Amino acid sequence: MSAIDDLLAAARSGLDRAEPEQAQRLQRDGALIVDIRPHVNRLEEGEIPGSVVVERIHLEWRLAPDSEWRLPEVKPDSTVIVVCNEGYSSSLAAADLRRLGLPGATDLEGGFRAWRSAGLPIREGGTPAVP
Ligand SMILES: O=S(=O)([O-])[S-]
Repeated sequence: MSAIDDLLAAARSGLDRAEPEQAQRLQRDGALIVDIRPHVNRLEEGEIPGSVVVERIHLEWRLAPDSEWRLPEVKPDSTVIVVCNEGYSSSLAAADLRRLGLPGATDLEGGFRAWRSAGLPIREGGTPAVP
């Protein structure tokens, strides 16, 4: 196993990852879906309705419950589902968020592309990231 495989396995060992339909149910129950994909992917492939776009470089500051720059909707008990293209970098990001005091952080298994393959709703892409 490579170092990144080890890192990914360690990150996922602490996550209760959500499959697409489950993520949709969690969203209906109030979970926040956070899209960290690059703009070009979102523009070309679309986005999950109701998701919030956060640049990967800003993620920890926008989501850590004790950060003065956090999104107002983020609380220590929030359920947050991080979404990337295929569900790799989102696992690392979600593990970071858990370490920062967000135990309800997880990620979307298979990423946006699994959501799309499941036939779930998609909105037009290219939404500006939260500042
Ligand atoms: O976006 S990705 O990390 O799944 S390639």
